Amino acid sequence: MIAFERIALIGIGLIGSSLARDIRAKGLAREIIVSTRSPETLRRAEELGLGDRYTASAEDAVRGADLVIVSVPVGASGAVAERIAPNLKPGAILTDVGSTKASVIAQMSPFVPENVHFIPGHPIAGTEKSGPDAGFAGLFKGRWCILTPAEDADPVALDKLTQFWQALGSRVDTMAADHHDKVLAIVSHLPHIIAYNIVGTADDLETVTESEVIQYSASGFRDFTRLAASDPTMWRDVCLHNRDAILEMLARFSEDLAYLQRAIRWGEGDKLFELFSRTRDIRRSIIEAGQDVEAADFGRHALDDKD
Ligand SMILES: NC(=O)C1=CN([C@@H]2O[C@H](COP(=O)(O)OP(=O)(O)OC[C@H]3O[C@@H](n4cnc5c(N)ncnc54)[C@H](O)[C@@H]3O)[C@@H](O)[C@H]2O)C=CC1
Ligand SMILES: O=C(O)C(=O)Cc1ccc(O)cc1
Repeated sequence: MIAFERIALIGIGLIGSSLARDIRAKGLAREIIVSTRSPETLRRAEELGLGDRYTASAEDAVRGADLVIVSVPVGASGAVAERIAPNLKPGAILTDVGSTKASVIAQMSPFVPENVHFIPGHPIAGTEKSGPDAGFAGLFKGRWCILTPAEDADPVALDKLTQFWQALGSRVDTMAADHHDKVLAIVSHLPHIIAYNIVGTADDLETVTESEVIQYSASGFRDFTRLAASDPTMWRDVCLHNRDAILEMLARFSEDLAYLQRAIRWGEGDKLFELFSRTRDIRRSIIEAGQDVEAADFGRHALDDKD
């Protein structure tokens, strides 16, 4: 099914290259144009055969494209929009995949011509890896993609973009950008910040050697190290560009941590037990809702063992 004649991918890291692989595998475009800033990444994308044409010039890449997908760190969205805006085709759909939405909209919107349909997006799918080698076909299958269109967005363009993500196997939801940023602050941004923090704390401990951290990190800590291995540029940008929602959630988190700290100090086992039971139920409902494919398998075994 050819959905678009020409798709331009600006940024060809984990997300851009996964899109390229899926678009190719599913035949969603007659032509894929790949553009990225760094010459080495562009060369690697070509070696991997991710597109039909390659250019270091984002402004050249978008010429004549019916769909333009910007997959760069959120802090670079405005600069990319400024460069590509003059060459966007009238009637084209412009979208992105950034982990924060209000800031991306604020950065890109001023440059988007009136005759281009700008519909921001965010696939809730990824890994801790980055770069074109890290991407893979099927990344978006069974995952949510959140679109945050303006209230007056063109329904036909919105429908076309929805169908595009559905063709990649995603479930699509739409919501206001501010709401997206609050939800993602708690379910994605805070977990990464907590992971960066705990791994940093372990690294700073004078009484625990680095080799002990490596040797004994078989369980809980290991899960945090995966998240804490995520791309520093990407996560610096997420923190700086979803500042208010993250700070609000961090304040709530700190209050709840103080409650936990107090319960431990005063030996209030009932409070600890109540919280740990409530959180276990949340994990079970996530698995039952089929939200976590790999963890669901693992979780089912883990729960079977216990029950
Ligand atoms: N990594 C993940 O799991 C997920 C990431 N995202 C979002 O997708 C976007 C891309 O992330 P990844 O593909 O993981 O990153 P990546 O680091 O794998 O790739 C980033 C791409 O952007 C290009 N780039 C970097 N700085 C640039 C700049 N200043 N100007 C122009 N191009 C630049 C790089 O050359 C590369 O092609 C980010 O906005 C991120 O928030 C969304 C969902 C999941
Ligand atoms: O690797 C993980 O566990 C992730 O959480 C991936 C991820 C990172 C950023 C996003 O905006 C969406 C998904």
